[in-house]
Amino acid sequence: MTVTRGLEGVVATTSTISSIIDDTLTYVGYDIDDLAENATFEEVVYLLWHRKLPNKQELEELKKQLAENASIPKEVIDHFKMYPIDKVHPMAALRTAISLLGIYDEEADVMDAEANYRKAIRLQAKVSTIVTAFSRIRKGLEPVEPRKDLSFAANFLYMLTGEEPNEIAVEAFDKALVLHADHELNASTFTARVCVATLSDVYSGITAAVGALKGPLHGGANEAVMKMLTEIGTVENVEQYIQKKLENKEKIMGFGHRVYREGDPRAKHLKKMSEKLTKLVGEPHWYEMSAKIEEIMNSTKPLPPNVDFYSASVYHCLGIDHDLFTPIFAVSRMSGWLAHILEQYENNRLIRPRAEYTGPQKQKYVPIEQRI
Ligand SMILES: CC(=O)SCCNC(=O)CCNC(=O)[C@H](O)C(C)(C)COP(=O)(O)OP(=O)(O)OC[C@H]1O[C@@H](n2cnc3c(N)ncnc32)[C@H](O)[C@@H]1OP(=O)(O)O
Ligand SMILES: O=C([O-])CC(=O)C(=O)O
Repeated sequence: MTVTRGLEGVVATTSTISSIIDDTLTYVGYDIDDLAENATFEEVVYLLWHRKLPNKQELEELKKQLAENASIPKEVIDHFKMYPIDKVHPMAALRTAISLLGIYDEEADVMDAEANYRKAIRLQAKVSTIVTAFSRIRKGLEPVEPRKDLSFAANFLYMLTGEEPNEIAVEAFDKALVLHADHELNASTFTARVCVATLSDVYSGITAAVGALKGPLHGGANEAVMKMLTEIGTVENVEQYIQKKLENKEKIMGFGHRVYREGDPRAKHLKKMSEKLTKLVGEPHWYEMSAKIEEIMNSTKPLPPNVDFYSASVYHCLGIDHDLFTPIFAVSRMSGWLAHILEQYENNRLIRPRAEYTGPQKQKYVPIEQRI
C-alpha cells in the first residue's frame, strides 16, 4: 500500500465545477480574476449550479427564488434563544441550525434531482438569515426579516445591522462572496461529497461541510488572522511577533496552501480591498500590519498569503464581528458545496479509501480480571 498523507496530490473525482491549474483558479472555465471584477455573487451561484452564466431572465428567476426562500423557521430562532449564548461559536450555531433546517424540511429525504435542487435554493437562501439572526440574538436584538428588493450581499449586511448598507460595503462584500464561492476539492467540499456519496441527504452533507470549514487549518483561519493582528497591535511589533512564532515552529495563519505554490490568486483582490477599506474607515494599520507580515513571510519561509489572510481586515472594516468571519465564508461556500453535492448525486460512487494498519498484530483477548 502507498500511503499519501493528507491525500496530497490524490485525484479523487472528476468535476466540471472549478479547477486549479498552475495556480490559476477558474469556475466553469472562467478565470477568478474575470469573475471578481465583473460578476455578482448570484451570477456565480447560477454558474456553479448550471455550468453557464445566466441570461437576464435566468438571473431574475434565481434572485426571486432566493428572496422567496430566505426566511427561516421560527423553531430555528427559538433554538438560538435557548443557547448559553456567550459560549457558543457562531460556526457551531450554524452547523446546528443547518441540521435543524433539515428536520423542518419535508423534502429532506426526497432524493430526486428536482427536490435536491429545491433544497439547494432553500439552503443558499437561508444561510445568510441564519448567520445574521444568530448574531443579533446573542446581542439581545430581534432578527431582521430578509428583504426581497436587495441583492444577496446587501441583504446579508442589512439583516446583520438592520440598516441599509452603503454601496462600497455591498460591492466589497459581494466581491468577497464571489472569491470564496468554490475551490475544487477543498477539505469541506470533500467532506460534503464523502457524506452524500453514502446517499445521505443534502442537509447532512452541508452540516458535515460546515463542521470541516470550522477548523483553523481551513475556513477558521480568517478569524485566527484577525486574532493575530489584534495581538500584534502595531506595525512596529510585527517583525518580533512573526519571527518568534517562526522560531517556535508555529504556523502563521492565512499563509500557505496545499495546492497553490506561487500564490493564491484570490489574495491579491482581497489585498486591494483591504488597502482601500482600511484607509476609508481610518484604520490603515490593519492593512499595514498585514502587508508587513506578508513581506516577512515572503523573505523568510517563503510562503504566500491565502484567501483567509486579507479577508480578515476586509471583514473587520465592514464592521463584522470577528467570530462571524468563518460563517461568512460558509455563506459563500454554500454555493460550491451545493454544486458539488448535486454533481456527486449525478454520478455517485461510495467514497471509501483504505488505511494501512500499523498497530499491534495477533493479540489474544485477555479477560478483564487478568488485565493490568
Ligand atoms: C481556505 C483555506 O482553507 S486556505 C488555508 C487556510 N489555513 C491557514 O491559513 C492555516 C495556516 N496554513 C497551514 O496550516 C498550511 O499551510 C495548510 C494547512 C493550509 C496547508 O498544509 P499542508 O499542505 O499540509 O502543508 P504543511 O502543514 O505540511 O506545511 C508544509 C511546511 O510548511 C510549513 N508551513 C505551512 N504553512 C505554514 C504557515 N502558515 N506558517 C508557517 N509555516 C507553515 C509547515 O510548518 C511545514 O514545514 P516543515 O516541512 O518544515 O515541517
Ligand atoms: O482548497 C483548499 O484546500 C482550501 C481553500 O483555499 C478553499 O477552500 O478556498
